[in-house]
Amino acid sequence: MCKNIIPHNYQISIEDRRQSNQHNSFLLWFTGLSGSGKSTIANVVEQKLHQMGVKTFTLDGDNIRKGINKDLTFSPEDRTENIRRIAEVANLMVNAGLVTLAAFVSPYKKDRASIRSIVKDVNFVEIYINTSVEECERRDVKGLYKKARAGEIKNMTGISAPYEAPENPEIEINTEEESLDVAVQRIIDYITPKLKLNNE
Ligand SMILES: Nc1ncnc2c1ncn2[C@@H]1O[C@H](COP(=O)(O)OS(=O)(=O)O)[C@@H](OP(=O)(O)O)[C@H]1O
Ligand SMILES: Nc1ncnc2c1ncn2[C@@H]1O[C@H](COP(=O)(O)OP(=O)(O)O)[C@@H](O)[C@H]1O
Repeated sequence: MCKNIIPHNYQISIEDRRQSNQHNSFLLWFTGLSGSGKSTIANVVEQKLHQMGVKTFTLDGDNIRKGINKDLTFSPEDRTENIRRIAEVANLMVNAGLVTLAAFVSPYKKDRASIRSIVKDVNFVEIYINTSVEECERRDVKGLYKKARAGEIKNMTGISAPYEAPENPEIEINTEEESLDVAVQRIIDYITPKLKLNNE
């Protein structure tokens, strides 16, 4: 399909963009069950980075599943396609020099491995928000677990669809043991050295 597509060589490189921003660019990928705390934590991390003068952008369900991916369902195939498209968009953002945050359930190991290869290992920080399904169900932020138990949602992750936990994430947060502030600080501490340009 891509046979006759020959990429154009642009003169401004990712390194040029990083230099003008005065920081590195990479992807912070938050994965975990619905209600685990992905959006809450990503939001505060982004605010902190913004205050530090870092150029950021967050991809989440609101700007993706209601927009570019509004044709996709929660079937296994569509979840894979959802994550593939998001990874490609995130890669463009990293190439544009942004610290990109993405908060998606992303339940399949193979899909998360593909993101890592699309954006490259060095640019990928997998953050596993490890909150038990019991706690997510207790929170039931959006009432989805109740609907799943009532059979109104067929393939709810953690209830009637699988979640394959990461084995070696760069960062793992357990929100039942760690406060929001502590979790955010741990992420900021991990990424601060990564923000430094290679020539500094
Ligand atoms: N069946 C089912 N399973 C899981 N989640 C569901 C489902 N149906 C709707 N929702 C809501 O959609 C959000 C998950 O979308 P994602 O794009 O992150 O999912 S996935 O990565 O493609 O699996 C998820 O958002 P978060 O709660 O922010 O995680 C849910 O609110
Ligand atoms: N330590 C914590 N970190 C993050 N969220 C927490 C924590 N403790 C409780 N919560 C609550 O859990 C819920 C997580 O919801 P949300 O961030 O929307 O999850 P997700 O984006 O994974 O679906 C919020 O209501 C949040 O206030």
